[in-house]
Amino acid sequence: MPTTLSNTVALIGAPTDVGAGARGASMGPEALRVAGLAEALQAQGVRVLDRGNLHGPANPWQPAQDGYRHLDEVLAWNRAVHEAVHAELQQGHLPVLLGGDHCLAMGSISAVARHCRATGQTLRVLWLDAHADFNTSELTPSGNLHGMPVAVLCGFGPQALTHLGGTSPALHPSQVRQIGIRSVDPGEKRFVHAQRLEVYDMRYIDEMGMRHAMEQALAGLDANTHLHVSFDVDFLDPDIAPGVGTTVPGGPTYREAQLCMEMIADTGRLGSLDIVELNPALDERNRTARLAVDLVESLFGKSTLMREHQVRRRH
Ligand SMILES: NC(=[NH2+])NCCC[C@H](N)C(=O)O
Ligand SMILES: [Mn+2]
Ligand SMILES: [Mn+2]
Repeated sequence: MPTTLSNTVALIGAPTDVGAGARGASMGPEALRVAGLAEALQAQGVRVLDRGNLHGPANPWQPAQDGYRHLDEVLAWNRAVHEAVHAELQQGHLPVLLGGDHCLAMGSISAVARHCRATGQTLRVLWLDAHADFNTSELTPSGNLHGMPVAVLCGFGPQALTHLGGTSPALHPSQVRQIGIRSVDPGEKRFVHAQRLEVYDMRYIDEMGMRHAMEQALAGLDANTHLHVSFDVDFLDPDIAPGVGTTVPGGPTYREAQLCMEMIADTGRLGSLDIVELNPALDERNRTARLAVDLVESLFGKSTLMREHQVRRRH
């Protein structure tokens, strides 16, 4: 039983931190390569094409203007990401975006949405994160665009960004499931509620367990579903994953994160992935990058026993 929609993965590096509040996520792609991402995927029987890194403007490190920091630079990087991700999907490959900060999900997910519209597939997005990333220029406390990608993808934001993949919004809020959330700004909280985002926050995971949360988040997938996973490394508890710019205590443990990845693999519907917000400048001897690689192996089907055996056991 295949674990993913394509057996060929294309690694696309986007070395920038233009959307973040701390410098250093620009070093994420290289840290993931050094931690053995390609080799780990190959060990799962995947063909890996490393496309190298995209190019874009430097981080000007300026204060926010009209509620956004670095809007022009964020737009330039996301245009590059959009085209690169879309080109891989058209070739039947599974794009893995190596961030970079989480603003880059605007480019990658808009490309996936455009591809799904053209092929008639249903898109479901799993947003693994400590944050909802659902701010707008009116709601944001920071102006950092990595706190806004979900809102932009749902059509709330500057037109240049909301129209990256065409004139209609990339996503309807009902296509998104957020997991691991534990930090939402006050105005953002009201907006999450108003748009009825489906959020499995840490309290839900504490009370119901990761297994139940994932069963809910993955409910309704079928043979026509393209599953996109947007993995913000700050999803993980900072005790095990210190190498991120915006740590929030109280995240999923190693075991909970593994189960989350394994249950996604079991669906067999993974079609694209972002690995974002890894910040090597804040890491300890690349341990967070190695943990991310370890989890991505599970996402691509690594398991202790034969997967068929485990799937049967769960039912
Ligand atoms: N992708 C992230 N790490 N996002 C953090 C966002 C933090 C905060 N909510 C903000 O908007 O500034
Ligand atoms: Mn986050
Ligand atoms: Mn995020």
